Amino acid sequence: MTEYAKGLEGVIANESALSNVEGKAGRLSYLGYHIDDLVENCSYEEVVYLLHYNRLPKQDELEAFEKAFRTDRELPAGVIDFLKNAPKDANPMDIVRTGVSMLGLYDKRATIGEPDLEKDAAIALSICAKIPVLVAAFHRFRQGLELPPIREDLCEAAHFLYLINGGEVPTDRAIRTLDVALTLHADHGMNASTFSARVTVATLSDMYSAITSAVGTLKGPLHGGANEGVIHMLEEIGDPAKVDEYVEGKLTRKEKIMGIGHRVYKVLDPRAPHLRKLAVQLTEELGEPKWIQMSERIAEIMRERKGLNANVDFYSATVYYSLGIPTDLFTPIFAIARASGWTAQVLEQLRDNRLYRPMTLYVGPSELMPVPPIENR
Ligand SMILES: CC(=O)SCCNC(=O)CCNC(=O)[C@H](O)C(C)(C)COP(=O)(O)OP(=O)(O)OC[C@H]1O[C@@H](n2cnc3c(N)ncnc32)[C@H](O)[C@@H]1OP(=O)(O)O
Ligand SMILES: O=C([O-])CC(=O)C(=O)O
Repeated sequence: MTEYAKGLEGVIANESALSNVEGKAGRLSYLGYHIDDLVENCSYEEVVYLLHYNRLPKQDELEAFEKAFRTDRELPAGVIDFLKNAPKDANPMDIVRTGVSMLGLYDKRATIGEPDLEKDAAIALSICAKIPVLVAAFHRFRQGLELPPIREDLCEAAHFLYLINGGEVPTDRAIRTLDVALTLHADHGMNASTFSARVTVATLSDMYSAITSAVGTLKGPLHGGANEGVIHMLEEIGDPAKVDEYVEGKLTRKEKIMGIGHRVYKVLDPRAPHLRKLAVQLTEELGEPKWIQMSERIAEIMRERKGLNANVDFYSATVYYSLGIPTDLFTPIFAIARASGWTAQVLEQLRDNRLYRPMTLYVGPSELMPVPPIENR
């Protein structure tokens, strides 16, 4: 039988200068800057600039970029109406998916056909600026509450927390925590959702269509949806003493443990230690160390029994939980961050485009058959 790469494992589909995912070394860098260094020295906004413009901004460039980012937050009235009238029990990722698609309806710059990269860069920033507001507005409206006034004096992390918390400006600690999480989730090579975005835009469709594809792809529990699965798992276990039995049961039934394993990293995901450190500090402060105790034991068993390590979703879940963020907003927060990478990858795709069209290994009937009349089937 002809060999093929199931799940496209190991297949190189394109070239990218944006993020370097070094699976064996357990190292991640954006445009040649190690994530440890970026987390230490840059804001999320600097990272978005880096991804969109392929270099770090100078001070005046950063200021102009932040201003443009912050003045692009308002949603069109039609999108606000949709968010107010959407089912209150809708999955927030479905709201993001439909909301991004609707934003495209109201943006006359978004056209199909030959790309205009300057226009596309402006659309990219607009998408990054509006997704957090989409998420927060839906969260407020579903509780029958108003969205606080949009502000331009808060960074992305602060503004999102301010919106979901009804206008309360978050602590510096909370802002810094979310800012780090956004940086760590910004881009990650040819992951499934980024691939979706590039496949869509490679047909010369528009940026909104590409990001809508990406949101739908991120939602699944084998990808971005795993962070919500981690908290559901920890809630189900409930007690550090019950971890061993729970994990053994899962392994016996050949079920997956959420937040563990990665297609590319064969060692610890380099983002996990950052998020673990934040999770440890935050749960200690909350006086709820059991979350991290359960997580540590799960990670230990999975390393020993399966040789698998924690991925980015494993500790981010506890970080968001400790910030008081509702569980069903965890994957939307991933989308907020990854929108910067998706849009950067779309811009990169458009700079040197070629349609994606792989082959399939046909395994259906080898002989042609006549179509029988319907009464004889
Ligand atoms: C942001 C991100 O997208 S990071 C990933 C988020 N997803 C998750 O955390 C979900 C849980 N993890 C997984 O499902 C997988 O590890 C993936 C999807 C991330 C990677 O999957 P793949 O590279 O396709 O590996 P695949 O699913 O084929 O697993 C290979 C083997 O490891 C096992 N395995 C992989 N992950 C896990 C896990 N989390 N729990 C239990 N077993 C696992 C599989 O059962 C399989 O075992 P087998 O060879 O004995 O049948
Ligand atoms: O790279 C992947 O396969 C999954 C992903 O998006 C990430 O780990 O951030």
